[in-house]
Amino acid sequence: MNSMTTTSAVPSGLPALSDSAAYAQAVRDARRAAAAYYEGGTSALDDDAYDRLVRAITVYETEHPDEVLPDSPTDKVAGGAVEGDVPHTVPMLSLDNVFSGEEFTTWAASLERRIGREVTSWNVSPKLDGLAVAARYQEGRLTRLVTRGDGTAGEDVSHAIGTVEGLPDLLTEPVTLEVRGEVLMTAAQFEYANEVRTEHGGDPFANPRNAAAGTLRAKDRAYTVPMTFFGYGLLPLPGTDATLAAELQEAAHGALMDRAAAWGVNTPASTQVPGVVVTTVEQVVEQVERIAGLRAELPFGIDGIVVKADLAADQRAAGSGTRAPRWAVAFKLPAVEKITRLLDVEWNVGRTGIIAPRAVLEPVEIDGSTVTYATLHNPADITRRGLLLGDQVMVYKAGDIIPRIEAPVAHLRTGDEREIAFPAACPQCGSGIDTSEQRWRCERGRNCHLVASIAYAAGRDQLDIEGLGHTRVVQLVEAGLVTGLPDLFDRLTREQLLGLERMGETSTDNLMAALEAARKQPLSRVLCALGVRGTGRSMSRRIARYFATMDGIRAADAEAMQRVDGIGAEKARVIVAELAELADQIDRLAAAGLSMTEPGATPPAADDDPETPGADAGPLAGLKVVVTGAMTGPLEQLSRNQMNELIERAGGKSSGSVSKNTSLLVAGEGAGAKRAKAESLGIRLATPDEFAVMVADFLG
Ligand SMILES: NC(=O)c1ccc[n+]([C@@H]2O[C@H](COP(=O)([O-])OP(=O)(O)OC[C@H]3O[C@@H](n4cnc5c(N)ncnc54)[C@H](O)[C@@H]3O)[C@@H](O)[C@H]2O)c1
Ligand SMILES: [Zn+2]
Repeated sequence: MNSMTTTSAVPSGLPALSDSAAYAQAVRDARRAAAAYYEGGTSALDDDAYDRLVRAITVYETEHPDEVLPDSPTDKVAGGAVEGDVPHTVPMLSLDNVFSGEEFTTWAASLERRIGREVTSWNVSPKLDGLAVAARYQEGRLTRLVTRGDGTAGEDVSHAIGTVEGLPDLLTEPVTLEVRGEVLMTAAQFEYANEVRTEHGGDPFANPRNAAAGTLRAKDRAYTVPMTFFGYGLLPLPGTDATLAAELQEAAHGALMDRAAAWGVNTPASTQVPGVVVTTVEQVVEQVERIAGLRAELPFGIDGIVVKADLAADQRAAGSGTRAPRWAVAFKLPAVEKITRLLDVEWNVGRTGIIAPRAVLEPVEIDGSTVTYATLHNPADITRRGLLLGDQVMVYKAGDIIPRIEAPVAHLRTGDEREIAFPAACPQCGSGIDTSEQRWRCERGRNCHLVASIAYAAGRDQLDIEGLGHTRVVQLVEAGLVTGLPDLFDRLTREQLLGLERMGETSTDNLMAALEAARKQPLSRVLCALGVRGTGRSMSRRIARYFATMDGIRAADAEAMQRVDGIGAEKARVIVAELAELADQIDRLAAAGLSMTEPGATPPAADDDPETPGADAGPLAGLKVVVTGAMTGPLEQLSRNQMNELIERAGGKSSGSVSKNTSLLVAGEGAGAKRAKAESLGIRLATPDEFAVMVADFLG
């Protein structure tokens, strides 16, 4: 993540433009891309490729100043590719870029030289990845919405009033002024938009930015999809009263943002990455790194961090160029979206027999790592997106998330693309495929991938059967000794084990002892070992704690299942169906003496409501706890899963990520981003030792 401040965001591999013909072609390409980009179509270029092209154009123009074409994108807002007919009172400009701490320092020094004094107040805020709009308020009422356009005039998009969250129809005071800011789609809004759009027969949008641009400009759609607004500027309009106008022109940027929020306008202050004011260049760089570190977990896209001279006097002294102000700069982050080629689709059979497609890509570098595969959720997903082999596709990847294909860039097709073949039989075992659900599944279900499901059941976080690793499971399955999980407990004999290769007396006795120990594992782990689709470790724990007994779980219908935190209607249906499918196995496991109760949990009362689950007493009752860093002292030996089990035994809820709902962060050595985030949210922290004291009664 820190490499961000060195060079990773600098577009690499500049294509040098050899002559004026190549230069003219580059200008045409850039204009076409920018027109598509700003008008909500899909550009042929990803941002990296576009930025490289513009840099090459800039280099050529510096070397051949007499050849600069009038429609060159280099000195224009929006690359000169869009127009509008509603004039702006003050131009809406773009921003210059820096790519590293050093570049920023140089930029800051040149700003200070220009204004002849040191800048002592810097405003640092996220660079929201949407599109700029000006929202005009007359006496507190939103009357007009205008895009940035070419910077001098924009397009009227007032039809979108009422569909943009964070941009109220009515401010809390009857003021006349213009609010400027970014309209974007959050990840959830983007998903919803594409769902609705494909339902209405449209192509999916390539990405959230593209979706926001397309949606904002579209008139008379049969459906509305919400977007979100974040304000980053306030200025007077012709009707603004003199006192307010003077205030808007004199106030520091940070103070204006506070006013905007007080009037009811959404600003970054409502997010994990509020704008902050700092005094030195070093502090700016620190803030940039803090925001960059939170990027992958933000519910909306950012493509950089904007740094502004906070004081109005500094801004006035610096002035603006034709394309960008001189008092603000964008600190660009590495692109998280790249266009690359879809080479192949693989079909992998998972533990539960789900046959999932996976895209094989021409390797592409995104956000610091090489991406070769991307998820495709299911066959319907491929059909819906109209993907073809050989397509250029937009791939998204940030932080640790699994890369995904957003959409094909359909107009880059050459005609050589081919249909994606769907499997006719299970690629693992050759059985038929159940295609009745969106996610296809081998007809043999979890028995298709017996080795994987048994090895999973024996794993450390499930039944924790020492000595039953992958190789041994293969051996047992191949010898025909195990055809399902229960065989381990009610069929497999000491003699059979001794008859296997590389199984002496000692390893056999050890394995028998480990199987015996597994019988005492709590219900939550037995449930997890069954590999019920839609449940993993934490969901299994929640179900087991909620119902307390296997009988309770099996008696639950889909409605009862939904009372467990985190289970929606669809998941509940799948879990109930899975449990019915597993009935024989569960009966056999119970008969073989595996534990079918969850220690410390009490069954829910007959008319239990979801807010008051029966068992939640204990020192952590009502607390949401997150663990990060290395555990020490009495907790040293505990895996993360065991820590989560401990938290839940003590009445708390465990979670993997810090949010404003987190009650406590257990921060061990080496705690990084989660600790920083908890501190910035004012969340209570505990060291592993302090935490061990809190839950002492539940240890061991
Ligand atoms: N893929 C393509 O074909 C293509 C084409 C054209 C442009 N682009 C991309 O667009 C970018 C340049 O576009 P641009 O000039 O529209 O924008 P910019 O990236 O230069 O930044 C200026 C914009 O940042 C926005 N912004 C977000 N948060 C802000 C904040 N807190 N304060 C102030 N402004 C804020 C505003 O909308 C402002 O207009 C480049 O990254 C380029 O790669 C891509
Ligand atoms: Zn199969």
